[in-house]
Amino acid sequence: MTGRANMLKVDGIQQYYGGSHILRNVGFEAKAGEVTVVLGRNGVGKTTLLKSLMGLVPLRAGTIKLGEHDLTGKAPYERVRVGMAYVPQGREIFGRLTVLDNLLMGLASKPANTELPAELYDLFPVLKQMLHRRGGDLSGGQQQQLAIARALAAGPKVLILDEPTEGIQPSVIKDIGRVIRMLARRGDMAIILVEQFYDFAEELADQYLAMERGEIIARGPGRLMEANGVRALVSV
Ligand SMILES: Nc1ncnc2c1ncn2[C@@H]1O[C@H](COP(=O)(O)OP(=O)(O)OP(=O)(O)O)[C@@H](O)[C@H]1O
Repeated sequence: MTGRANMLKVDGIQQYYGGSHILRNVGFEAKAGEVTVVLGRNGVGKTTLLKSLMGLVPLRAGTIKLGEHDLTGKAPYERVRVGMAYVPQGREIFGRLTVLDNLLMGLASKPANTELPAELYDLFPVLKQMLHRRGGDLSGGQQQQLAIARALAAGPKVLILDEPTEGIQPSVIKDIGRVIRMLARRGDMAIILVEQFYDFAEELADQYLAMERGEIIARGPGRLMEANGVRALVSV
C-alpha cells in the first residue's frame, strides 16, 4: 500500500522557456524504496525537470501525480504539504540563519508544535555539533548535508536532489551516498537524483533515465547502466 501511495507518476511533460522547447514529452514513474537517477550532459533539461516536479516553473502540458494526489498545476507549497521535498542545486540554505533555524524552515508546512525528527542528527551527526552556527559559516559539504536534512525534516514521500555531489569533498560524498541508500532501503520514500558524477549515480541507481535535448532517450534498471552504455551517453 505505502509503495503505491508514495509513487510519483509523471506523464507527457512539455516545458518551454519562451520559444525554446526544453522538455519534450517526459514521462516516468519513481517508486517508493527506489532511487531514480536522472543523467545527462549540461543543459539537457534536468534541473528544469525537477523544477517542473516542484511547480517552480509552469507546465505547458502533462501531468504529475503523487499516489492519489494530482499535483498538476498545484503551487509548490501544496506539493510540499502532500510530501514532496526538494534539495536544489547549489543547496540554497539560509546563510544568515543558524543551522537549527534552517532545519526548522523544513517544518514550515507542518503544524506549529511539530518537532524535528531526532533521526536527522543520526543521519548527519555533524549538524548536531553546529546547531547554533550560521549556515553560511559551514563548509560546502556541511551545507549540502544541512540542505538534505532540511528537506527530510517534514518526513517527505518524495525526495528530489539536484547534483548533491557538486563541489563536495569525497568523504562527504560517501556520507551522502550512505544516507541516500539507507533512506531508499526503508521502502517508504521515492528518491529522484539528478547527478553528473556517473560513478556515484550508478552506485545508487535502482532506475536510470538518460536525457538528451529535453527528452528521455534511454531508461532501465540501475544494474544495467554500465552494460547499456549510459556512461558514454553522459560523458563530456
Ligand atoms: N530561466 C531560464 N530561461 C531561459 N532558458 C533557460 C532558463 N533556465 C534554463 N534555461 C535553458 O534551458 C535548458 C535546460 O536547462 P537546465 O538547467 O534544465 O539543464 P540541466 O540539464 O539541469 O543542466 P545543468 O547540468 O547545467 O544544470 C538550457 O539550454 C538552459 O540554457
